[in-house]
Amino acid sequence: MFLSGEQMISGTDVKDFDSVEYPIMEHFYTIQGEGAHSGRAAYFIRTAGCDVKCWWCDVKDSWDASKHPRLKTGMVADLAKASGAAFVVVTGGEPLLHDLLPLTSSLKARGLEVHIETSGSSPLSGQLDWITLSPKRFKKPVDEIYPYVDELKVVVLTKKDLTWAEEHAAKCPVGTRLLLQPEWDTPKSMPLIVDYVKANPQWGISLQTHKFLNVP
Ligand SMILES: C[S@@+](CC[C@H](N)C(=O)[O-])C[C@H]1O[C@@H](n2cnc3c(N)ncnc32)[C@H](O)[C@@H]1O
Ligand SMILES: Nc1nc2[nH]cc(C(=O)O)c2c(=O)[nH]1
Ligand code: SF4
Ligand SMILES: [Mg+2]
Repeated sequence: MFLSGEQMISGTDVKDFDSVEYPIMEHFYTIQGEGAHSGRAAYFIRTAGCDVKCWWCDVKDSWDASKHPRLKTGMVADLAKASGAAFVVVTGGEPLLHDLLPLTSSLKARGLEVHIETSGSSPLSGQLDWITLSPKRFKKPVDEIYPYVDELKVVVLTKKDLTWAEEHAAKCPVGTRLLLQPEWDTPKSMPLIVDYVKANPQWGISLQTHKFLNVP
């Protein structure tokens, strides 16, 4: 759980937050496909813009913020609430490129739980109930994020990613959910992960189940 500053939020602030705009590639109601909350219904908000640029990223269309419309927080938060979802996942792109206080506060004001998917490469902001850190060697996480991590989800292509995963696990709080996720187009990563988890049972496996379910 993370809260920007020592934020005291009044009714007036919430109205102001609702009119703040973000570049948003898409927002949709689906099933959380990855991680500890996999299988639960969730409303996804995908902000646009990413300066990390992993070569294997499965959502490269999100990188250029100028290609996507700027949407008002209040409108998106109303749709998230109306969907009936118990929680919202803020993802991207890299969502922490933006100050997430207005967006997350608008969601919290509607009684929604807020999760984030992030590489941690820019400073934390917003009101966040669940933080999934997926560190990338292309732009490393900022040090300040580690105490707030709930779930560490490392994408694995080769053996060296397992060493990278352990280096990050050592920086996260005791009790952090530790997950290895195969890179979707690298079938060789699967036996590697299976063997590693059997030998190191503090780790678990996260599969991109939405791709098997054929939902967004
Ligand atoms: C598209 S990213 C957006 C959020 C943020 N930029 C990040 O990287 O965490 C969402 C999640 O998908 C993972 N991901 C992206 N491309 C993938 C791929 N080809 N195979 C497996 N996981 C992938 C990321 O590591 C991250 O956990
Ligand atoms: N269904 C579904 N689950 C997801 N979990 C993390 C995703 C992401 O792109 O951040 C994602 C996504 O794109 N779709
Ligand atoms: S940080 Fe996330 S959105 Fe950006 S390129 Fe990497 S996986 Fe894609
Ligand atoms: Mg995705």
